[in-house]
Amino acid sequence: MITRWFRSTTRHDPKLVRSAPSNAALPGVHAIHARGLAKSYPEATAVRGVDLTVGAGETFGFLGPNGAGKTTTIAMLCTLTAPTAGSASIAGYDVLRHPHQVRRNIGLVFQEMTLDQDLTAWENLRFHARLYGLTSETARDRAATLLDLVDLGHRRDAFVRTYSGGMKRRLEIVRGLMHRPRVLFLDEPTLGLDPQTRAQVWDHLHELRRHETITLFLTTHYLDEAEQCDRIGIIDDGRIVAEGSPAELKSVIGADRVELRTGDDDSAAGQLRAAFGLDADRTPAGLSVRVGDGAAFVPRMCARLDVAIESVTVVRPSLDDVFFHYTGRDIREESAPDPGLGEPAAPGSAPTAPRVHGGGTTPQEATP
Ligand SMILES: Nc1ncnc2c1ncn2[C@@H]1O[C@H](COP(=O)(O)OP(=O)(O)OP(=O)(O)O)[C@@H](O)[C@H]1O
Repeated sequence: MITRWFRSTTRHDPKLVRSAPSNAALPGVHAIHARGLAKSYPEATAVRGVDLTVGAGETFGFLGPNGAGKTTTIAMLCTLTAPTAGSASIAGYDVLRHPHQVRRNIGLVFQEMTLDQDLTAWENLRFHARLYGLTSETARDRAATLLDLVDLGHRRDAFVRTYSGGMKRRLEIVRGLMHRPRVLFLDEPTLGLDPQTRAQVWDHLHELRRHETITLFLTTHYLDEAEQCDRIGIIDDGRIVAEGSPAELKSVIGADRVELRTGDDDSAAGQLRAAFGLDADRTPAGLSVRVGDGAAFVPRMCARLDVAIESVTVVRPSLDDVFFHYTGRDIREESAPDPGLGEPAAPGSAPTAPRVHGGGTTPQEATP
């Protein structure tokens, strides 16, 4: 949680009250650049040397379980806490040597709600605009454009306390963009929202990206959210263990999983070994085998197996498989349930599609 830091660090900083930056990309300058970034506390090491380069206009996701070091990394990049080792720059400005320029170039959406609920949306935005030295006219125009983009234009003069959780999130994103930052940091932007509202927030983020030249850096432990990013860094125990586009990361797993339930799983497992050289894993639902192309394998398998096949499912590699591959753990088991944000998930609804791990971290060689 970085809310308190922000309040004490930026709200009364007179150097922030300057003209807002143009958010045109600086040629040859990375939006975010970090080398060996680390943060240690006397009682714990939160971040253990992060190397990171994010290009202008990219959406970069930091995926990791609770306590992995995501918030601490954002806090260092946003000048809210000083690194104990390494360096980082935003839009070419070093976070330690040029903190004021860094703050003028970033927007920040916190995990916690930081809107004033007893003000209207417009009053919240006007307050933020004043902090960043926007003229009244610029603030009014900017607020109108952004509120329309996230479908809140009609609620501009309503008190924030009357907003739903999803509307508050959208308003916080608008507020983070008011001063035209080059980089918008979002710490778990949809935490606690139900799946439908999360999808809406993402639709609006994509819409905003179409209109704004902006780099998005977000932390998440939702796999479907990470899928929406151009690139992902998987962080575990303070280290980036893998980095790439979702497709690149999943290609490391390299194999589909075919899950089947039969009338006689022992016999089916023996036949899979004899006919295809495949060792099937036992799962609560039946059997699971790794094959290169699951869709092509299924008809061949059905033709060869001499048992009643009750169900077959082909599961493509997921980012959860990738996380498991690199850490040996399941991100879902690592991440604690989220606190609600006003729109709790419907009873029984899962945040993302369910998955079952195979027997190990290394895909089996298949010779179908
Ligand atoms: N001020 C602090 N003092 C001591 N330890 C801290 C402090 N801030 C964070 N930590 C520890 O550093 C580790 C990383 O915390 P951090 O909040 O960055 O993780 P996170 O990935 O953002 O987790 P979450 O998703 O729960 O917010 C945790 O073990 C946390 O307890």
